[in-house]
Amino acid sequence: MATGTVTGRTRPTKPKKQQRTQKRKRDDVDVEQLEQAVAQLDPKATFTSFADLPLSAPTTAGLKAAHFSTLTDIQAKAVPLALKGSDILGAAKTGSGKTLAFLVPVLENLYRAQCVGGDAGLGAMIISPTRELAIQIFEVLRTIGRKGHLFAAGLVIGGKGLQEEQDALARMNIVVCTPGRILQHLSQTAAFNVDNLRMLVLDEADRILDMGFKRDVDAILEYLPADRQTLLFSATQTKRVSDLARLSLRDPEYISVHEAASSATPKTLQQNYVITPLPDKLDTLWSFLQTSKKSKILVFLSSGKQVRFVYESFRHMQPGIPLLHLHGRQKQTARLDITDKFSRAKQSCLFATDVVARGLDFPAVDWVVQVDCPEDADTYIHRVGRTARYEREGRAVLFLDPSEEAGMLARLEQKRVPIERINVRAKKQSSIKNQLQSMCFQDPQLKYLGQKCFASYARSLHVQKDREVFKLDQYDLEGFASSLGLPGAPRIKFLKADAEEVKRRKNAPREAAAVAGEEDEGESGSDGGEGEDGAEVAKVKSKNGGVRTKYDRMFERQNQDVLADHYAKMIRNEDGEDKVDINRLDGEQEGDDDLFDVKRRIPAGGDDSARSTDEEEDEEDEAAVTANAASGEVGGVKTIHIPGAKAALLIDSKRREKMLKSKKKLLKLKGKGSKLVYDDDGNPHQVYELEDEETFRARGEAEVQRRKFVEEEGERVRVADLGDKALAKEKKRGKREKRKERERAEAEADAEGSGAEAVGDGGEEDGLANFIADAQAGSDEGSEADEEVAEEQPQKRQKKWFENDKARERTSRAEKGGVGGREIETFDDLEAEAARLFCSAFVFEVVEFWEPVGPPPLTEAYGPSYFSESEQDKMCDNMRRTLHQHESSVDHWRDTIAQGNDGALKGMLFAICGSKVLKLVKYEGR
Ligand SMILES: Nc1ncnc2c1ncn2[C@@H]1O[C@H](COP(=O)(O)OP(=O)(O)OP(=O)(O)O)[C@@H](O)[C@H]1O
Repeated sequence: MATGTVTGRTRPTKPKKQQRTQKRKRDDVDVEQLEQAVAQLDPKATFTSFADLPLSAPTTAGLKAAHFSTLTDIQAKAVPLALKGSDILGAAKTGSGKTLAFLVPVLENLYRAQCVGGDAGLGAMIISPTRELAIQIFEVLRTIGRKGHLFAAGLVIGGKGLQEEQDALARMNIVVCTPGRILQHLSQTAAFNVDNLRMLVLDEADRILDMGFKRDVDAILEYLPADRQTLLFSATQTKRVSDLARLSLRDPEYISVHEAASSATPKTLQQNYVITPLPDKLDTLWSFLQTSKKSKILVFLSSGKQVRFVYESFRHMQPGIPLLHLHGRQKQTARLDITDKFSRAKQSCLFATDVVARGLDFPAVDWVVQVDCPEDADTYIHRVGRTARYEREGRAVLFLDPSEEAGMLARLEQKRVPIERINVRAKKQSSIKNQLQSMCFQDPQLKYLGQKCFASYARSLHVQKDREVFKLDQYDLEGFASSLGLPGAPRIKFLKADAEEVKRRKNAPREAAAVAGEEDEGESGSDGGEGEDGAEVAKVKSKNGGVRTKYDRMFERQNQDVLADHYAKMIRNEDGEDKVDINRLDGEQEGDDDLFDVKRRIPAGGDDSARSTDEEEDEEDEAAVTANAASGEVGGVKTIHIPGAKAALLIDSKRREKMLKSKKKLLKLKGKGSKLVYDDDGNPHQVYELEDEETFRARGEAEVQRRKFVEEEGERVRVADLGDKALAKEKKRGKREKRKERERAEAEADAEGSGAEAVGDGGEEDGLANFIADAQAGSDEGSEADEEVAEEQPQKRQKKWFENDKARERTSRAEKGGVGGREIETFDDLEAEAARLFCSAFVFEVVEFWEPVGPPPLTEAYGPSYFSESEQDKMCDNMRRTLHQHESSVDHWRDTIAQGNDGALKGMLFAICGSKVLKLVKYEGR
């Protein structure tokens, strides 16, 4: 079988073509026999292995090569019926082999119909709700179809160029796809002909048929021929008559192999729950990870924002187990990379949304942890189904807030899910609240993630349908905010949205919101959709499902000067934007620092229709929970309608994206930072940490407090002063002793009559570092010489090795004319003086002066890392050596300096050192 994500069969070479023709002839014979065998097949008979079924040679070979021989229950029941052409609604526990239950009939039925090659057109369409699942199905198809089938099969899930897919689609016989993307092709790709479609398969059918995908699926069905075979599979199957009618099923066979089973979940799965109040959830999760470092763990959270926050914060704390995270707004390549990594990992923890809840077959997952309660029992079943697959063992644990316990347990019981309560061992439980608090304090980005995490969780609670499980007023949201490390619950409001609508939006394409720039946009996650499907559909459909016209685009463009909403919320309202009044969870009116302000520009004649669904959703994520303070209704629903607002936040063109990349524009978008107040120990604090006036007054009279403060501070200063003085005294004494020692040594040397080997102060071996320091001190005393010492011995000058009588004679001249009144008599003097000059503003002149000669640019020359330490030392040595070689011209230099001729000095130094002048300058600047 020729397969490819976007390409169909490659052009066969001649011998291959001949081989294929011969093969087709053989197949014709094979097909006839198979047709007879299938006609005689009793689908209700008992089958145990694939060998019992009338399958083609290529399929049999493919199954064998993949080591599939025994049929699973669902395969034994569904495959024979499907081979005979029945419509099927198949339901079986997670991990029970449903994929092969539809892939084998697809290959076989198309094979018998000889629906192969470009002329045959598309024979089968397999739709999956998520890209990851589509890829997985495609891989299984490839595995079992690779032994001799000639079908051209393709994967169409978006993320690739549309044109590439369009070209390949025209040649495909089997396509595995996601709803949004295939709909886009159905409406846009002229060469994509589905008139010959024989089989339609919906994997995770209940998900595909629910409201989230309703519009897409209905639209797809309109393109497909009514005369086709339809197979629906899921672990939690729909029986809704309305759905069946939508699909125009013909006398469907309902196969539910585990209907009579005592549980809806695999027997090998051990399921438990722990009661952990919302504010303790992350503590419990952390403690759990600490005790399960050697496991492969899949952790479900309710939204992408939850996932990001938990991932980022846990990563900082280094839990000792590799962490991964996956949610629907990540780029496709990242998603694939992560699924691949997690599949291959032996020990790892993947934080994920429901985007991986269904169908994914990660090998050997030890634990499924549901930190956030699933929206319903079906979602629970799919989530836990990621472990204990195909007769392997696995464990699942569900975290429940006390308020969720009764409701959720009742739901699970109805669905025959056996689950037992366990308690967390107190001694194993640790708290990370303080760590999170300090991390959020230090890292505003993490805090921002925390705020979004909070808002998105609150929103996910708000949109839950099942109020017996999710009782909004019973969650400790303030405690939850604090457990995330936030200083208080962010001020947010609910926009009215029913859960199904939210789901629908979830599956809306990401493109429309993508320019907003952040990958973490948008999912609430009680649904598995998360915009996982059909990235390109934005170009085809508008929000209301119709075709998006150029007028829609024009209209959207007119709002492009408005920021993505979460950026907009970080920017204060300065230019007359509308501002929504939002109430605080705790009833206080919001203040200026509220990150969750919703601000919008309202364009003249603005219209809701142009606003992207993702934006709406994000707005709800961030601006969700408005507790009606007046009525005391925590998390109560309040609708705030802002006319025209929906149109305002759309940014969805490349032009806009480019604009946002311009530095100038970005500057405008930058937040203004938050004001910090520093305490006495120099630690920064947020302004809101300051006490308010009432608390201040409660502590007593202001004047009394002031006096007390002054006294306390005075005392502190006095004590600190004593310490400082003692330290200074000690330092001075040390230096004095050093100086005396040096003098003694020199006196001895003089007495011995040598005088030739003494080196300058600081010692040659100390290199130029000392030299410069000496020069900066403006004295040829050692670098240690502090002011006091200098005062004691202001004119003291040591005799240098090249000092001679002639030089001594010049002293008076130098004293008169020397720069700064210092004598310049020796080479060292000169050297020191030159360096001193370099250390002053003069340095900059030199740099400017020589810049045309080709020195490094100023900024670079002054950059701290332009030269390495050793490079600098080497340069300084060179400089020193060069100066010494030119000792003969000391007189000239000294005179030059004495006359204050800076220009000449520059010239001289450059003549000696060339570009090293600049390097010296750089060295000085350090
Ligand atoms: N006949 C078989 N023999 C051996 N292994 C099988 C057989 N059929 C399926 N499997 C294996 O069982 C695992 C689960 O199969 P599959 O992913 O098809 O389950 P599923 O029922 O679709 O699960 P879910 O409901 O989670 O989507 C896979 O690893 C697959 O390779």
